[in-house]
Amino acid sequence: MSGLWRFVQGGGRARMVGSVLLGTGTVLASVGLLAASGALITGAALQPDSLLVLLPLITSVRLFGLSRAALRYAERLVSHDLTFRLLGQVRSATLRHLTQLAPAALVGVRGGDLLARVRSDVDELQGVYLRLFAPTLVAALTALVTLALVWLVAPPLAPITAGLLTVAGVVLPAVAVRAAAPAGQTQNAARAELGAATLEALHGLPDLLTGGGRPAAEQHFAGLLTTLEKAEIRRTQVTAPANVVRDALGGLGLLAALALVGQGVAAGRTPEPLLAAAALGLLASFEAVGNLGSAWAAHGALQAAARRLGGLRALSPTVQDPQAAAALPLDLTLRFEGVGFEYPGQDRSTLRNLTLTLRPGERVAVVGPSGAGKSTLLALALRFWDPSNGRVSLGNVDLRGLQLTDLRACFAWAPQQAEVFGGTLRGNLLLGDREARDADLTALLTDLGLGALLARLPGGLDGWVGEFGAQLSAGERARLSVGRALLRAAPILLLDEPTAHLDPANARRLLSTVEERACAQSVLMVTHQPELLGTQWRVVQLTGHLSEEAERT
Ligand SMILES: Nc1ncnc2c1ncn2[C@@H]1O[C@H](COP(=O)(O)OP(=O)(O)OP(=O)(O)O)[C@@H](O)[C@H]1O
Repeated sequence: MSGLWRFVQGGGRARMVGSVLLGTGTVLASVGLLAASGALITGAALQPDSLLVLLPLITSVRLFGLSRAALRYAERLVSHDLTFRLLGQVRSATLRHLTQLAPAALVGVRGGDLLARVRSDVDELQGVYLRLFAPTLVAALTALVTLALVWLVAPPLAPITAGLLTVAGVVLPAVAVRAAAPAGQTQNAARAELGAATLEALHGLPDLLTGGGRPAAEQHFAGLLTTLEKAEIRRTQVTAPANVVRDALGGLGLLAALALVGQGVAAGRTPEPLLAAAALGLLASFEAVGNLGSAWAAHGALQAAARRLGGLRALSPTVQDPQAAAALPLDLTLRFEGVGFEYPGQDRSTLRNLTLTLRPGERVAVVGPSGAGKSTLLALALRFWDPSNGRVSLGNVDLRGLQLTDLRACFAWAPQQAEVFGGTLRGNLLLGDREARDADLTALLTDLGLGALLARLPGGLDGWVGEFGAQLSAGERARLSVGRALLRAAPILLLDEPTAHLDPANARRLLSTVEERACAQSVLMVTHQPELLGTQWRVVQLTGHLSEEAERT
């Protein structure tokens, strides 16, 4: 409960009070409308000619009818405004946190699961106020006003009403929470797994269709859908009886009112129109309180969503901004000094006592066996991780002392898995430089050997490259990623195996484009093809733990 309450804080106390008062006003207007209508019908039947009796009742019916609509409208405005504010706050806080976690702290989180947390769990939580807290607060206020009115009109009816309202407003929700919690949690978990499995299946669809994985995947999906269906049925099995009990309690209230107020009418102590007014008014007030049963049946699913989002919030970034950041130095020499590093949970070092210097304007190629830690080296430069020993510095300032945005502005990076976004060629390139003109983009693509792609793609620069660049070859994706990094024109260029998917001619062409276009930049490149490099490159061998100048082959 307290876990959910924090999701409604921050929406503004005035808005919350306003929405609860307006909601209570709406319910009381409904109660008043039904009570006045009952009284009017009775009055009209018993004293059809008495304007003194009928006129105030007719006015009341009109007043309650009109005010109910106006109050409902105002309540919806305020409560939805509050809900969307809360939703916006939760969503932006989650996305802000994700940005701090990416990429290193998110390595162990499944993409689809992440998507489910950001989308469905956050969406689910918009119901915390609207479906849970607002109806509960409105029901509590309505119950108090109902009890006060009942006590005024027919005191003997008050304890019975209090008992019935307690069952409807306390016992019924408590039972619904217990009964529906497992179904809600299962539903939430199955929905998240379905999201994750769908995304992964879409990614690996060709593999699933051609390899033997299809039957297992289909079975997994069928199992998830059955679980979801069963959970939905179980939740309905709770909400349906809760609604029946709500109606039965309302009916009991009505009967009690007829019996007890009826005694007063029979004894001549109570005016006749009050009998129908009390009975119908009581029935209407149960509408608000009785709905809490089905409202609280959603508690389990809401709590599961809150827990999953809390789990994401509990992840800590691998690196933080310093308390007091140093100014970015003018000298941008990148140094690895006695650097050791092991990934969390691993007992072996990926890098040990690594020393390497990249001076401004220098070109350094890092070579070494697969798994030697070459990409890790670039990740340390970008400060996705901090070294376990030694230090990485820019111009003698430890990277840990620099603001992350300042530090990362010094680098342009083309990762090993070229990131190509579902969009156009232009859109992908402009991520490197928003101001770049079409002529520059065309020249760059031509230099990178992508002129044929530009000509082939319908729309040229406006050509759609497919989801994650699916319409491009691996070599084209790699060159597009390098092109974007070149456009960024940051002082230090980090390239991770940019030629891995290229034939020797295209690989040489890419390297000479890098050499020409990045003539004023330092370049640190990971490669398995040192034989393609010209004499301006210094080649460093990463042999497991130690770096050394490599013999040029
Ligand atoms: N996020 C991670 N968590 C745990 N271990 C990791 C992580 N990333 C990489 N590793 C491990 O660290 C080691 C070095 O990985 P890295 O990607 O730096 O190697 P590499 O030299 O670039 O290899 P390749 O030439 O195959 O690309 C590998 O054994 C890898 O399994």
